[in-house]
Amino acid sequence: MAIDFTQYIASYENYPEPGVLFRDISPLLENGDAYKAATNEIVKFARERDADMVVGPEARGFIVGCPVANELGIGFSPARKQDKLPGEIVSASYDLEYGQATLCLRKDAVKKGQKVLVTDDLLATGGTIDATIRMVEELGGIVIGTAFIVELEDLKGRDKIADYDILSLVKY
Ligand SMILES: O=P(O)(O)OC[C@H]1O[C@H](OP(=O)(O)OP(=O)(O)O)[C@H](O)[C@@H]1O
Ligand SMILES: Nc1ncnc2[nH]cnc12
Repeated sequence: MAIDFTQYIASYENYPEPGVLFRDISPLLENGDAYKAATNEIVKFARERDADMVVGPEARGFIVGCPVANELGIGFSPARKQDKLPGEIVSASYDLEYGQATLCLRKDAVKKGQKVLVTDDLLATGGTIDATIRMVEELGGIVIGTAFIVELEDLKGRDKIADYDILSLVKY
């Protein structure tokens, strides 16, 4: 029977600042069956699109992307926040629901023509995923889809990445 992932998402009003309703995936991660089921859904989505690489933004994009890449037997490259990655990098800046940030990706992370799945825990305004996609494409990767556990529909992140296939397991 399909799992209702909603029961594993915790909600906190006014966190981390007034006016934000924070959706926390921690309870899902803490439940082995739910985490595995969520991973399986994303693995299926990636398999159908023949992904051969996964990229996810720091920090929660790692939690979603790593088990998927591992299950598929393909690589995962972390898109890290500023000043965390040594060597040659590409970078992209973006606005958040709360704040502004820059992500970086190793120049060698993605090869030209590689089919990349981009993962994160949550799609809000879409700034984070859009910045990650821009870096993958700058390196010549082909983004075959994006996958999230949670999507906050009011924030319209989906519109920002309308050219890409999107999987989200829970919508608010
Ligand atoms: O769609 P957006 O408006 O860009 O928001 C979604 C992003 O915000 C959160 O990350 P955050 O920057 O808080 O970093 P963290 O994962 O390190 O907590 C979340 O994990 C997503 O990456
Ligand atoms: N409302 C929210 N809950 C959890 N993570 C977020 N990242 C951006 N907005 C968020």
